[in-house]
Amino acid sequence: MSTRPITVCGAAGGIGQPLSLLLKQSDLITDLALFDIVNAPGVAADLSHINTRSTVTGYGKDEMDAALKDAHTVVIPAGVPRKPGMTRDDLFKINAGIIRDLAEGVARNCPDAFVLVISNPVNSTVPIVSEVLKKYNVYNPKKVFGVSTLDVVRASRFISEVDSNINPKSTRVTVVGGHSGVTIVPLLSQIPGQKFTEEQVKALTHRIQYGGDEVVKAKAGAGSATLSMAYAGARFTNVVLEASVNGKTGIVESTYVNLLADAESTKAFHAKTGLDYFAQDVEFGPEGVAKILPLPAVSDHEQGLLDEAYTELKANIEKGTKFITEPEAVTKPEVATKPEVAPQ
Ligand SMILES: NC(=O)C1=CN([C@@H]2O[C@H](COP(=O)(O)OP(=O)(O)OC[C@H]3O[C@@H](n4cnc5c(N)ncnc54)[C@H](O)[C@@H]3O)[C@@H](O)[C@H]2O)C=CC1
Ligand SMILES: O=C([O-])CC(=O)C(=O)O
Repeated sequence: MSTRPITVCGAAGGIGQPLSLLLKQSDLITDLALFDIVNAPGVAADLSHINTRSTVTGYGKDEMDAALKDAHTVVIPAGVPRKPGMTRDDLFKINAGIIRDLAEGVARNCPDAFVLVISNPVNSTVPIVSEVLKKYNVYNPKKVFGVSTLDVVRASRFISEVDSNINPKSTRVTVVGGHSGVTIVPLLSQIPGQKFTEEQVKALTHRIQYGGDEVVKAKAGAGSATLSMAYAGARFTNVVLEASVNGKTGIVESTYVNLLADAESTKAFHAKTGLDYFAQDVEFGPEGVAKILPLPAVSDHEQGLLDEAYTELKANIEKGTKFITEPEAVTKPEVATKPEVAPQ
């Protein structure tokens, strides 16, 4: 039986700990490597007593290479979270460098791994990972993902609060665009049989777009979503593993990817929008992205949201890309983005 080592980077953090706990439940994982610059050995010792199949090992701050060696999948919730009043883009200053260094570790130690990026701002951190892997000539766009699953999870839950006939567990909402404010575009028109009023659609869309702010505000300076994110991160990791290890076909989940992962299907969209990355429903296969599903016919309201998302996304993508390709350009504050914090 081949081994399926999974490495969690940032494993001792608010997301990292519950995510590692949930991953410890998986029978598809043989080795769980927990890397963090603080406390990883303690978290690993604790989780290692749980009676499931995987072994758990902790790696400290000077042990990134050992933690990543030959990983099958790398999940990255490393970096700082928001405080009230901050945008996800405000995290770029600190998190961009953390993600670059981790991506270099991936390139050196597990160039063939699936890379699942949770750290914000996802719209920019995914291009950073891609550009680093390109530099090392090991980039496979089918295997690098921005984890936008929390938007999907929130959408399912929030719609069930408006219509009690909806089962939030079995009703999946397609959420496209990116993972911040106006770039999060839930396609509520695609939910079979939905009968939301125009007002409900507007309110639900706003809540899904700014769900992260709800948690940041409620935690009042103690961070952002961790437990719901761990749930979403484990759900997405399981999708990747079910398809790549178990050979399960036909699994569809929304995720933020480079459109080159399925250049043929996305050619027209890329030509129209000029975007290189976009969150969209993806069908998974043994090598990661099997197919990027086409954008469905959307409502006029959704088209308006998409048009707004494209502009913002383009700036976020450019900022992440240039951080690697033209680092001196990104240190200047010229790449302006709209304030993401929900209007009060
Ligand atoms: N994609 C999404 O939907 C979501 C993303 N996030 C993002 O996830 C990230 C982590 O959030 P939390 O877990 O709440 O933060 P946290 O501060 O609780 O944990 C982050 C962990 O990363 C570690 N870390 C920092 N630099 C590192 C490095 N170079 N290598 C390895 N580990 C390192 C820290 O020691 C800490 O344990 C944030 O950027 C946050 O914005 C949060 C919620 C949802
Ligand atoms: O809001 C944040 O900063 C964390 C996040 O990405 C989310 O909860 O969706």
